[in-house]
Amino acid sequence: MALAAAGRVLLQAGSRLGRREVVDGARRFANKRVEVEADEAAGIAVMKLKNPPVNSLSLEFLTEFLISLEKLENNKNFRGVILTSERPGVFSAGLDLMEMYGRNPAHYAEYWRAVQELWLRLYLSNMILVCAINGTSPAGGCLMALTCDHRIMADNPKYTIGLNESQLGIVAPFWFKDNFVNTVGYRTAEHALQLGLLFPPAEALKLGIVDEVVPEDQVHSKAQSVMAQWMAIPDHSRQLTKNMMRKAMADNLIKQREADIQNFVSFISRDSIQKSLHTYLEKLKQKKG
Ligand SMILES: CCCC/C=C/CC(=O)SCCNC(=O)CCNC(=O)[C@H](O)C(C)(C)COP(=O)(O)OP(=O)(O)OC[C@H]1O[C@@H](n2cnc3c(N)ncnc32)[C@H](O)[C@@H]1OP(=O)(O)O
Repeated sequence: MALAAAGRVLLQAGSRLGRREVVDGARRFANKRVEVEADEAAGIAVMKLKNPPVNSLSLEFLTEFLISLEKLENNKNFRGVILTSERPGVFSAGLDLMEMYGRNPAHYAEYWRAVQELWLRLYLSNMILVCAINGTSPAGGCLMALTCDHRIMADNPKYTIGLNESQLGIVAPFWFKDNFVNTVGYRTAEHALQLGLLFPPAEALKLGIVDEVVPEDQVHSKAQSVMAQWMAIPDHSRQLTKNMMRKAMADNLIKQREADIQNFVSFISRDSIQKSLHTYLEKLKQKKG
């Protein structure tokens, strides 16, 4: 219920967004920050994250992304989505630090609800989600990938993936941790989370963070062929199996959703945490100069 209600709010917020065109028989609809190439005949859509410069998950991005996803979910012809970045090099820089720094508690609460919604919608999606990770993917970017059914990463040692929150002086929430533990196992997760490790593709593959590593120019074609394999499985049995595997973990967040928002607001509002974020943002700036 809570999930549906929050989704409706987001849908209303974005009802004015979006433009459509038809290209090569595939429908393309785009808002500012998400581009969707939707091939209704094939039942597959490619969702490209397009929030320059680094695809950070800002509130506006989350709103637009959720609206696009809902459009696909509501059209029963779509069975699979390939998630990728419009900007090769960076899949997503994760949560938008500017949404968590120097704002007021009401903003933090609104932002966190949208982050929860993104995770719940992706994690519980009935569609097949294949992630084509064509760039670096820290923290929230990694979490987005972890919600997918299959992850393919470009073989470029410059790209990394993982949950690096502790390096920022913040803590990955329990549902980030649960999703990670269920993917890589307890010991690996404990080690990687405490140190805030980011892994290059070969190591990410060894640990099971991603399922395949392929040459950079083959990420998209590989995603298409993996999607074809998954689509050969009857939807009803695949969906029931997915739900059986995932429902308990999602329910755990749904049940504690309001408390999780309050925890986030009080944690992120602390002076010490704001200071850590400030230091990290300064480091990002210095790296450039
Ligand atoms: C209870 C609390 C739990 C909260 C959970 C949080 C989970 C998260 O997702 S926290 C976010 C973690 N993300 C990161 O640590 C990534 C930080 N960014 C980078 O490491 C790099 O930007 C990059 C490797 C992704 C890309 O490097 P590149 O050289 O291409 O670009 P930059 O010059 O570093 O950045 C360009 C521009 O973008 C700003 N920026 C980068 N990341 C973020 C971000 N996550 N949120 C907001 N803004 C970001 C960066 O500061 C630059 O801005 P300016 O051009 O204005 O200097």
